[in-house]
Amino acid sequence: MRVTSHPGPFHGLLAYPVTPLAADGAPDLRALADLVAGALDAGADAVTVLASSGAGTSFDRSERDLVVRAAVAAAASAPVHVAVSAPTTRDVVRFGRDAVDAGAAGLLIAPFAYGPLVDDEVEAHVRALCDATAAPVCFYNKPLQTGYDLTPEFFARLVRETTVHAVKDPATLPARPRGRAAALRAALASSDVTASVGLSMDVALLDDAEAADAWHTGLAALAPVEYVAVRRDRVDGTEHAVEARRWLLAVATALTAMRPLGGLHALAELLGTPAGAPRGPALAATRAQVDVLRDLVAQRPT
Ligand SMILES: N[C@@H](CC=O)C(=O)O
Repeated sequence: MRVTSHPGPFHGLLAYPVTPLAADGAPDLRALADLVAGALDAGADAVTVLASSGAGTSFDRSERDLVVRAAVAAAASAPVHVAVSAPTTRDVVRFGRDAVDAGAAGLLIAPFAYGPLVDDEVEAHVRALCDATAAPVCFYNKPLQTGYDLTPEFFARLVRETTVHAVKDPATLPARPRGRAAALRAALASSDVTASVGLSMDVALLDDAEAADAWHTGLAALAPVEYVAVRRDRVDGTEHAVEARRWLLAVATALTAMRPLGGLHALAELLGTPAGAPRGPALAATRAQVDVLRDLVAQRPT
């Protein structure tokens, strides 16, 4: 039986599957469905497709629609979130409407363009998405990749004035190793609004990241049983999943030395899901990297 513990959208353990590719380069919808069902059956609270682990920006509109519909069907009634990031507001709005028509329970947006955006551009972009559907929206803050960094005050304003219900933020950055979740919560409290404060970055989550309403993770979609156990320990203050945490941490650490998509696709294959190589320009894992992952998979706790 699937157990969900989230009090609202974007809470709990949120798994981000890769989008497996078939030999002809098209999305392998059966393999994707297996990942989605596997994560939810293990106890993940929701899945998010077409984000960075799912290589969302590499698929055209019709491919995106197939991916979302396959994920929604595999999820049964569990929530499927869809990342709709694109470099134009027109496409973000189209992708958002398409996703909601296909059954998405929530939308994620990482505002980006060729060059870093400013607050006014981000605000118009996010508002356009929020106005286009009734689905709750999660702001995906990716400062290292997009050059735009969400301030806690601006986040609180978006929560107050739009359908933004959540943020996904890196658990740690060189410029702010800790304290981000607390800063976001403080800004929400001073605006008298609430939202899910979620963190990403597997190594930090599995080590000593601050408490967060949600963990957003690609690795959880590939090793959901272990990740669910570790998240449960963190929420309950227990230590039942010591071996699982140690193993996941070793895998997550190894992945940081690889190209992100190539590492996840290789790991998916080694764990039994045919994923193919990611679409270029993303590089596949090298043979030596696959060997590292194979050794780690062999050490998976039973
Ligand atoms: N980076 C991942 C999820 C975890 O952060 C993604 O966007 O798919």
